[in-house]
Amino acid sequence: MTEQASSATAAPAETLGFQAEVKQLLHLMIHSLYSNKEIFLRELVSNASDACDKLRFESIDNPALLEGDSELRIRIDFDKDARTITLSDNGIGLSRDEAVANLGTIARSGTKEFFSRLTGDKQKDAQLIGQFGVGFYSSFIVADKVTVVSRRAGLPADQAVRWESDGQGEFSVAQVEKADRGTEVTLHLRADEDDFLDGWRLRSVLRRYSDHISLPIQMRKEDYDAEKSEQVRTDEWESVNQANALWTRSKSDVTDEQYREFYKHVSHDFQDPAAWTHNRVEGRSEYTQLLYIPKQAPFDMWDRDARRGVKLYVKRVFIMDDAEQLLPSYLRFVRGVIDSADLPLNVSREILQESRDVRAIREGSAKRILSLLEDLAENRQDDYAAFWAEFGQVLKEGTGEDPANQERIAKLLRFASTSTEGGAQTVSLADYVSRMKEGQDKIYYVTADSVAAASASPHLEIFRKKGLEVLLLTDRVDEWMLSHLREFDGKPLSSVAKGGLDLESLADDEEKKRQTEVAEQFKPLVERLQTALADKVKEVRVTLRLVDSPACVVVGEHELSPHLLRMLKNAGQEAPEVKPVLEINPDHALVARIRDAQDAEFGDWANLLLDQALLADGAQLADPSAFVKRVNALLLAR
Ligand SMILES: Nc1ncnc2c1ncn2[C@@H]1O[C@H](COP(=O)(O)OP(=O)(O)OP(=O)(O)O)[C@@H](O)[C@H]1O
Repeated sequence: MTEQASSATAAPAETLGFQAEVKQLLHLMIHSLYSNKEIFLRELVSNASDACDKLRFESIDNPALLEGDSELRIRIDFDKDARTITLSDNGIGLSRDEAVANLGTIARSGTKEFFSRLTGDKQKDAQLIGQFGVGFYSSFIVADKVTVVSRRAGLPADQAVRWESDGQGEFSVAQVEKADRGTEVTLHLRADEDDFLDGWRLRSVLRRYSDHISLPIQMRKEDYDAEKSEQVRTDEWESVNQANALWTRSKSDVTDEQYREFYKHVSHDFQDPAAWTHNRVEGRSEYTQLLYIPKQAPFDMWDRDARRGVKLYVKRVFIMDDAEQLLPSYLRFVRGVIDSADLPLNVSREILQESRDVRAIREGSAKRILSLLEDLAENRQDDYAAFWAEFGQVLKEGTGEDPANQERIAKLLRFASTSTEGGAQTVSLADYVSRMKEGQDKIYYVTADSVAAASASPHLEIFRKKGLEVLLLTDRVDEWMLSHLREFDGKPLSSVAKGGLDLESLADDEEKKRQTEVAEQFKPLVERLQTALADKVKEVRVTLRLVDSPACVVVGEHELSPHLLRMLKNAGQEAPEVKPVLEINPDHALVARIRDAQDAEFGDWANLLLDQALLADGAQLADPSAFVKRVNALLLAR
């Protein structure tokens, strides 16, 4: 090796324990990822490449960090006798404290969620671990001891650190000397891993997993020694990869396999991406984008502190991870790289927020992703369905966040409806419109906490009877979406639970006549109910929208829906009191029974009717025990 890691310790080694989660992760990984063990190389190369990117970035402000050595590279070598593989980089390196913090703990959002989802089933857990990301710890799949010697750029040679662990429960750290900055990771292979001690094998793994890395990955050149009749390593280093940034290559020079591996590098995801888009944009603003849609949502997608955004490069120099300003928030699941030719190298997160170039990139990227999704929706419907299941709720936020693209986003939405089985979200608004009945001019929906509650809503009865489709909206984001998305294709979206339900255009003359008749006929009952429930309802009226239920509650066209009010209350927010309108079904036997009720019983009947309408609407009663008492009294009175 060229790096000389001296073992002369300036201070005695200190032994520290891994954080409990690390121990658990290590154990799981060794047992679950064994069949995929060569990935350790990809993870270590990925870390080394990140470390070089960080150094290059920090050296923009502080060129002294380069210590006269600006040719950043990653080297891999092995020692057959010692049975070790060593991977070294001349990147940013680690200080002692960084080594302790980064190689002894997992400090990432989503960790709790990850551990709670483990099942004990090896295959499922392996997938989860892959999704969570294993990074450095994957070394222990093939090694029973790992030694890291590292010196942070800028620190003196005697302030390097040696970190060592057998991956059981503890690690040691000691201060050592290291002439060159950067990190050297040595894996002491487990007993049966000798096949990695082979130049050909290592090269083939590196080509498969790490060809997209933009720095040279070097191994020692091998020559054929005729005397020994075997390949022998020389002291000359040669690159085993193309070593140019993948996104700068032209599309035709990049294979799908390389795109996929690059995705794994930037996203820390183990799985292949669902789709990607790679473009060079020229014009007022010049940049290259390589953006990916993952297959699966990360553990922390709903976490406020989650990593989001893409990697930002400026003229091929890495600037920052997770640049969230480069994409609108409703596309926060997108991963990838944006390389700008216009931004200054010293760009900060604050500048990103203000910059016009960034705005142009954000708009351009949103358009690209929407095109990619449109393409999936049209040409790879199964993949789109899988995308929707993972990210549909996030995409819905776009209806409010990105008014300029609202129409495009609306076309990408998928819903459950009264014509789909089991609440599957498969109906597009265009599908709905194509199935609208003659005379129907609105897109009807119902909101509720669950598909079961939505499809049992009494409001749907008349729609079923008339064969009209209703969208069942049960995601938390739906109410918010509805406050922005008012129409599609010129057809207003209309809640079936709101008053003034205008089914007139669909009613035949007979129905219209009957509506007037029953209103007249039931006037006395309506007035009686109105008096009995004066402080609880806004109004009582007769409706023909019900078939099986005796009554239902509705709210005014412009009032907040009861479902939204409940969500606000549950979230601890102020919610206005909205009195509902009680609508009664003139054809129901219970309504007929109440009509005949004596004054003494009438109050109980009226309240019962209202309470059960509220319950059917998914509400919680203000006084449930009074409801039970009333039911019992009326049952016994018979
Ligand atoms: N070669 C290296 N040079 C400098 N720092 C490193 C190196 N390898 C690892 N690190 C540090 O250790 C941290 C932990 O690495 P690890 O691979 O476990 O996780 P990660 O790369 O942050 O994320 P992931 O687990 O998703 O890959 C890194 O974030 C980095 O700070």
